[in-house]
Amino acid sequence: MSPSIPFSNSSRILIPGTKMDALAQMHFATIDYVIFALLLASSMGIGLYYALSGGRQRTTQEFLLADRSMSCLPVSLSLIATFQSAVAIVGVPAEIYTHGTQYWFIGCAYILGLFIPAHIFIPVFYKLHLTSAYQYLELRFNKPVRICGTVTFIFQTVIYMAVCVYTPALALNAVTGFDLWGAVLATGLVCTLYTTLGGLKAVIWTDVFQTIVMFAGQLAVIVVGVQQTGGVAEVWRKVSEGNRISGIECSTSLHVSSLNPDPTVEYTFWTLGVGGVFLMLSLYGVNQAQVQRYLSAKTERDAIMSCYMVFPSLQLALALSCVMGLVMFARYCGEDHFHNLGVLSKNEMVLYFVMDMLQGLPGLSGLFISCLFSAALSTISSAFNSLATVTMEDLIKPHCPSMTEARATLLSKGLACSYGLLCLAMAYLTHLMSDSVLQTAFKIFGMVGGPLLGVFSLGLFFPWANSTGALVGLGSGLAMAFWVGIGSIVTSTSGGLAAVSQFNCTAVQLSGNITTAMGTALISTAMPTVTHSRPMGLQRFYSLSFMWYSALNSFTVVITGLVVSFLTGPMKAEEVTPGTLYPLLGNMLFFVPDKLKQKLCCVTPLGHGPTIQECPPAQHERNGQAIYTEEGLLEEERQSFLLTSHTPVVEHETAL
Ligand SMILES: CC(C)(CO)[C@@H](O)C(=O)NCCC(=O)O
Ligand code: NA
Repeated sequence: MSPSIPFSNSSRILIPGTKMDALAQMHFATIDYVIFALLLASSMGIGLYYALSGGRQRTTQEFLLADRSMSCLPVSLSLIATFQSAVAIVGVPAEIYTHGTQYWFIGCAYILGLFIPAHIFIPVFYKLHLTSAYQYLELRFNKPVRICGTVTFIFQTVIYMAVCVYTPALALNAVTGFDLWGAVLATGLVCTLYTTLGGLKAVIWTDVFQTIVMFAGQLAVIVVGVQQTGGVAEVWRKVSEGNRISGIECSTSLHVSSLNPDPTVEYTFWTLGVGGVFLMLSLYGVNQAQVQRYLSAKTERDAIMSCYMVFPSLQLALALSCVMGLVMFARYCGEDHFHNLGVLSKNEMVLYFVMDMLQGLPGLSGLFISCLFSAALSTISSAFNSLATVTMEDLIKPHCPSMTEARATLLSKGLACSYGLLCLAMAYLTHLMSDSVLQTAFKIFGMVGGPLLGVFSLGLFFPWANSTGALVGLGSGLAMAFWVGIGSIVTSTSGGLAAVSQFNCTAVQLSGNITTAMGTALISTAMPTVTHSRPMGLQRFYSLSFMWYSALNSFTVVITGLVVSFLTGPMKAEEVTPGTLYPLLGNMLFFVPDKLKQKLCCVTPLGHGPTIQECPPAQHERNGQAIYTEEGLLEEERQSFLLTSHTPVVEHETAL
């Protein structure tokens, strides 16, 4: 690796006579390599530290759950790091550049998307003292449901990881010409090493460090970008002239309005703000990587607090990405443009922008590359550790109950390591894909994470659901996901409306010094979508916005699950394991008289001690140990119950 390899890559679209050519001369200076090497070395250092300190990773409790001793600040930074990878850093600004700021509406989904996990999922999981989220499925349903859940999660995580490893490697290759597969290998190996050595403690503390580097890198690019574009006022003038600030009022026609109710439009308030809630729930509510972090918190309060604290950092991350997209727009889509980022793939835009901005500023390109790698490493390490956890807890331990702790820990390390190697192989698949990496990630979350969210919701909220219902439900949710997902790829309608707002920028471009050939090419790609007629029938179904995938697939699971449960005999009250239900229906029917409510939804496990259900006065007599009120257990009763009982308790007071 020589300190200054000229940027070269044959697969890149270079536009002759434009600034893109100049970018091709970009060099990565020694200082940039030093910064990048420091990032990798510090991450390794943290891994080594936790391998050699504390309990030295000799138990699975330490390796997989950080001894359940973490406080809320590191846990919350680690939570945001898990699903904020290089994919978001290069993907979100490109969406803002092409669609305008309406992407910001996803920030609205963060509110319910974090509040619901904090008050519904975390209390239930924490009180059950789980290690793997899929243990819940066995407690609530049976072992086959647990295994199907685990396998689905493994599938989701392995393909997501591939996208995460590949994205920053592509970036490094673009900036320095550093071999793509060399970078993939380096990321995978460093990450595998510190994850295998230091366990969850190392994963969480490297996440903290890497999150800070991630914010620093983005901030640096924005500051330099704003300065070079002529200051904040100038950037603002250009983006508002380019109609990139989409408010509800800004839109002239419903077709491009951010309130357009059409579910096939990629980004509207509804797809992002409402569909996004389900995406967030599948990630922050039931995804093993996150559940494991909640469980590693020392108290339930710390777990809930850490979930709340994700909100400001996630908003900051979103704001930084939005601003970066706007600065990109101001620079390349204003009247004095030199070239059009629109001809690049969405994955490449940010990289060209950064290379252009940071030219002649040694150190900053190193910082930005470190930012991308930080984001990626923190995601991949969480994935390795959570994969090792579920494979160990859900697939291996139940079959080898007599395994010693030392063997189990060694095996977990072996698993973390093998998943690392598997992900390198999977990265190759991403290489073959041409879609925007951000959309790919969202599709994975929706297609595989959505059905998982459905199974957990079915179990938590519906006492009648039985294990047959859960299995058939999960199966049909996945079938629905792949039907729509593959349908959208085959008919490739998803994203068809993207060019509508990009057309603004393209139109400006055409009046500039762009070659006629390219202008024609742009018109021919932009025009058909503008006059695009609404897809009909199945075609319309396939063009559903990928932001709705989580909602669609989780509802499919819940509805099929309930229908099948009622057909095969709904679960009896006494059969449901205490502590695995959340009285959502009872809370929602607060206006219904108790008698009726009992008829409607009180198939609840009353004989099993205080698993708090919304159930009615009848229980006062049935269970002498505890007194139920509309608000749940009386406080004294609760205290005395907690002292005497070993069954987990779901508190009514955590209701929405
Ligand atoms: C998942 C959200 C919306 C919230 O964490 C965001 O971080 C994101 O857009 N992630 C994209 C996937 C990724 O960065 O890998
Ligand atoms: Na990350």
